[in-house]
Amino acid sequence: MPSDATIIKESFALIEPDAEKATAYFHGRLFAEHPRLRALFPPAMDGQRDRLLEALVRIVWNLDRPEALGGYLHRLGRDHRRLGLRPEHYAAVGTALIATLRRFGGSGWTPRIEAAWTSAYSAAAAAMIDAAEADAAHAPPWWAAEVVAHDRRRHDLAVVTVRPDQPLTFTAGQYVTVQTARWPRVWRPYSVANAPRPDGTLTLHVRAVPAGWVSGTLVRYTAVGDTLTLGPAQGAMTLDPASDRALLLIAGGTGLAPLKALLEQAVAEDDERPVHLVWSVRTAHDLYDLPGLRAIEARRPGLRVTPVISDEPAGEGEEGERGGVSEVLERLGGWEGHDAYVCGPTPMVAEAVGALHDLGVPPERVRCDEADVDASGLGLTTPERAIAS
Ligand SMILES: NC(=O)C1=CN([C@@H]2O[C@H](COP(=O)(O)OP(=O)(O)OC[C@H]3O[C@@H](n4cnc5c(N)ncnc54)[C@H](O)[C@@H]3O)[C@@H](O)[C@H]2O)C=CC1
Repeated sequence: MPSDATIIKESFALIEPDAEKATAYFHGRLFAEHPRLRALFPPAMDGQRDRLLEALVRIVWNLDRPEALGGYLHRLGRDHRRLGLRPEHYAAVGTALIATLRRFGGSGWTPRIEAAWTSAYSAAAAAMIDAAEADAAHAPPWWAAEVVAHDRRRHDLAVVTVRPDQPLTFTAGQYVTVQTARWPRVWRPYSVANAPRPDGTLTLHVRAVPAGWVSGTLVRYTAVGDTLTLGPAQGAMTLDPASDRALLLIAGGTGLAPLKALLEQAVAEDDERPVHLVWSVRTAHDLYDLPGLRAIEARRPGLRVTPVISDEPAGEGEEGERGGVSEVLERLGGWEGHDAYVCGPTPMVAEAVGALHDLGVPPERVRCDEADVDASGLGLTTPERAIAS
C-alpha cells in the first residue's frame, strides 16, 4: 500500500498543470470565507500566489524527509508571528486548501487522497503552531526599529542603520524582513551587513529597484528618527563553526551585505585564516562601500579585498580586476582549500558557483544565500528572495 507521502506526491501532479488557477481559487475562497484574513496580506497579491505554490511544493517533496520538513515548518511558524497569524487561521487555510485540491484534482481525486492531504496539512499546521508558541516564550513577533543613520551613498542606494527596541538576535550572514510605515504588510528581506554589535544596531544595504515599494521607500523616503518594523533573523548562510579553512567571499553589488557581515565576524573572532573578498560591481561608481572595506583590510593581516568591475574597461589608475566573475575567479586562482560564500544577483551567483566547481572547490564548501529559508508559508507571508524590491 502506498504511503501518504507517495499518495500526496502523485496527486499533486494532478493539480500542477492548473497551478496558477488553483492558487488564485485558493486565495479567492479563503478571503470569501474569512474576509478578515485579507488584512494579513499585502494590498497587491501579485507574487503571493507563487509563494503559496513554492511552499506547497517544498512541503510535498520533503514529506518523506522529516528532518528537513521539520526545520522548514519551524522557520515558517516562527516567521508567521510577525503577520499576526493565529492557530485558527491555519484551520481556515487548511479548509480552503483541501477545497482547492479537491476542485482541481478532477476525476483523479479520491477520498483516500483527500484523507492523506488532510492529515499531512494538520501535522504541518501543528508543527508551525508549536514553533510559533515556542518562539513566543522568548522573542517578540516583530521589532520596532528606529533609523539611527541613513547614508545615501548613491542616487539609488542607501546604507541604513536601525536600532531595534528590543534585542534582535542574529548570526552574521542572516537576513531580516523589513516593513515600512508607507507600505503596511509589504515585507522585504534585507541581509544584515554587520556582525552582531554591542549596541544591537543593524545595518542594511538597500538599492532602490525600479517600482520597488520597500526599497524605494528605504532609499528615498526614510530618514533618521523613522521607525521600521523588522521580522526575526533568518537564513543559513553563516560561517561553519567547525571549519578553519581560508574564506573566499564573492559578492555582487549589494549582495555585499551578508558577506561584509561574515568578514566582520571572521575579523572579530580573531582567527588568522586568510579571508579574500571578491566584490563584483558593474562600474567603478558602484563601489559604494570600498573605503570601509579598505579600512578593515588595513587593520587585519591576511584579509584581501578585490573589487571587480564587470561592465567598464580599466580606467587610468583604477584599482581592482576587470571582467565577469568566473574569469576573475579563474585568473586569481588557488581556491581549492577555501570555504566559499556567494551572494548577489541570481545569475551571478550561478556563474560563480559553476566557476568554483570547475576550479575544484567541492560543492559542500560552497554556500549561497538560500532561496528558500523564509519561503512563504502557504502564501501567508510576503518575503521575496529577490531581496531588493
Ligand atoms: N541588499 C541585500 O541585503 C542583498 C542583496 N542581494 C541581491 O544582490 C543583488 C544585488 O543587485 P545589484 O546591487 O543591483 O547588482 P548589480 O546588478 O549591480 O550586479 C552586481 C554584479 O553582478 C553581475 N551580474 C549581474 N547580472 C549578471 C548576470 N546575469 N550574469 C553574470 N553576472 C551578473 C554584474 O556584472 C555586477 O558585477 C540583488 O539581486 C539582490 O537581491 C542578496 C542578498 C542581500
